[in-house]
Amino acid sequence: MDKVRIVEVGPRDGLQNVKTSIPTPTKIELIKRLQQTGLQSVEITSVVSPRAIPQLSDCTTVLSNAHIQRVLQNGQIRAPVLIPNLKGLEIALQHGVREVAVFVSASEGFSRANINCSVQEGLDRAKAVAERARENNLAVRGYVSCIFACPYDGPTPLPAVLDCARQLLDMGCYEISLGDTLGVGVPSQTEKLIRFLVDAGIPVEKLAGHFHDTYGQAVANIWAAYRCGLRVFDSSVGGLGGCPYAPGAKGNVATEDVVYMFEQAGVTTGVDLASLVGIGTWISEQLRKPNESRAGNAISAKSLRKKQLPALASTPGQNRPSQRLQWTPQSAPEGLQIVKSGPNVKIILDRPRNGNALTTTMICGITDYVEKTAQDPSTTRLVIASTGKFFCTGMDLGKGSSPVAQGQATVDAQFKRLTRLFDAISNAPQVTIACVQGPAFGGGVGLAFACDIRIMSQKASVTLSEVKLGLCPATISKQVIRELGVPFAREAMLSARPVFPAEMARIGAVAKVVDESSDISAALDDYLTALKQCAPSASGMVKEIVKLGWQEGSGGPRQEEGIRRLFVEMMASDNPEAAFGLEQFQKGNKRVDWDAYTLAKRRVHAKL
Ligand SMILES: CC(C)(COP(=O)([O-])OP(=O)([O-])OC[C@H]1O[C@@H](n2cnc3c(N)ncnc32)[C@H](O)[C@@H]1OP(=O)([O-])[O-])[C@@H](O)C(=O)NCCC(=O)NCCSC(=O)C[C@@](C)(O)CC(=O)[O-]
Repeated sequence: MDKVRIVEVGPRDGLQNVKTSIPTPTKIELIKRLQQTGLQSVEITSVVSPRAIPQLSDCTTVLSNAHIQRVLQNGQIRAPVLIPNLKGLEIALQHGVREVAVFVSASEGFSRANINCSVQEGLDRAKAVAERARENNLAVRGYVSCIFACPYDGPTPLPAVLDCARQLLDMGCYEISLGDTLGVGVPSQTEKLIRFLVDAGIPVEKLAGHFHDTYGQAVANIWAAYRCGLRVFDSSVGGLGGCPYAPGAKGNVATEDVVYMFEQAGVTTGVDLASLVGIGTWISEQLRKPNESRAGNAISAKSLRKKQLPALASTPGQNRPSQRLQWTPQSAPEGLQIVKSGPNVKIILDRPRNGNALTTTMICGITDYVEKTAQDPSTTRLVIASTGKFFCTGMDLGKGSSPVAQGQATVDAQFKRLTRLFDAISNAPQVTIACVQGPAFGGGVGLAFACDIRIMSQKASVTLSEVKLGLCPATISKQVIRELGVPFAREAMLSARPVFPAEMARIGAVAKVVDESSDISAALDDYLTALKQCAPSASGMVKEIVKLGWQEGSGGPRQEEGIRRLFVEMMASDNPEAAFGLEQFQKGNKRVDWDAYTLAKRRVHAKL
């Protein structure tokens, strides 16, 4: 399948043209959210004079922020910073920036208005920045603005664009972004310009498209450019942007519109459109401006209408139940709370002051409960949830309480305890669900991955942080590798980087990602309510059949034998679930409430 790369320019090109003042935390939050959507490139800011662009006067505060520093250091996404001169480059270097963008205009009038110099002087400045950046092993991207027309000089001659593109490539830019700054171009011009550049020797794979949407032509221009061979496009969430020196110019094409168009055409963007639409709505609200994304507005309106409809048959967790589940407290061993709702049990880690780090008592408490419940047919689902900011920060590392470096007997005991814990959850006959409301580390990730299913808040992340502590994710490795797959797990373990829900969603390691503004407990209730339609022993068989798949390998004799055994068991005349399920089907009931069935059976047992 063909794919394109999208360069999100909202935090820089978008915000620099917004009239309202934008608090720095909003900018950082915007970058954080965008980085979790699967975008591979997010332009962070521009190191410019505060007099020239007051909206980006906090650029060094943004770059110094701990989260942005992590983004810059871990190199998971490209995070370019726009640099006008050598002074800006020095600041970028001090902040650990790994990629810069330089810019020139193809027209004299715009160059003078924008950067107060001629086109050639602008190219010379860009060259000085690019050369110094290359000396420091930074990647350099180049922008050419006013590719079709200039507000001062009128139409831009094609050779002027070619000259800029050539010089930018010669100075070491790995890619040239062609900018229709005024948003006046139409697809026929786009095709003509690209053909001209390619015929003149500019490699098409070095070109990117940067289209503004003043005349509503941006998406059409992108499609035309795609048909000519371009595979990289700049865009801005919610269509943020404009240009102070190009009166009337609208913002960049909205990222949501570009993602929608490509994904509908079967071209992969790698971006989670639903998350992006949420960000477009959120940032437009923050800036008190209309959301300029047509696709974003349409998708938001549609999901709003859906929410207002009564609940229909659904995939788990998609509909609001008319009522939240009623959870009744059962017990509260140290550091835990255990609550029950029908056949569902929730084990809540409740040591929020220490990030729910797992003490010996907590490990034993969870293990004992899960092992005991394995024998209880009236409990069909087990949830692991948490209170507080963190889901679970892993093994207790506290002074005096940590089992690390405490002698052989302590090590052996801790090994047994942790192995028993993760095995007990993995082998539970019940459907197990981790409800991950916040970041998880080390053994906390083990808890989440020992479960069959994960529901995660967008605020959550999983970090296999052990190597940073001089440890390794030993006892949790079985579950982590099973759920993430070898290459992904290896990289996550070796980098100790946070893995965010969007990335997990892409590899199918999370069932549902809950928006930060939504209540994850309500989403869990929805999910459990939808699971009512799945028979409990049949779900247990599903778990066994999947286990045979990953444990015994595909097609081996033990897998074959296991499948046969389960088939015979399921088809047997004494399988009460199959008998009941078929009877209900033949009566026309296609929405069997298996929770009611389980609870009725429990009542019968209690009477006997
Ligand atoms: C979570 C952040 C980022 C918050 O970072 P922060 O927001 O800066 O907050 P903080 O560091 O001040 O933490 C808040 C409180 O939680 C405590 N805390 C937090 N974590 C733990 C912990 N594990 N054990 C004991 N206490 C912990 C921490 O000590 C503090 O308590 P206070 O000082 O206020 O009383 C930071 O605290 C941190 O990096 N914690 C360590 C997380 C980590 O790396 N966990 C992995 C543990 S090793 C492990 O699990 C091994 C295992 C099981 O996987 C091996 C195997 O597989 O066999």
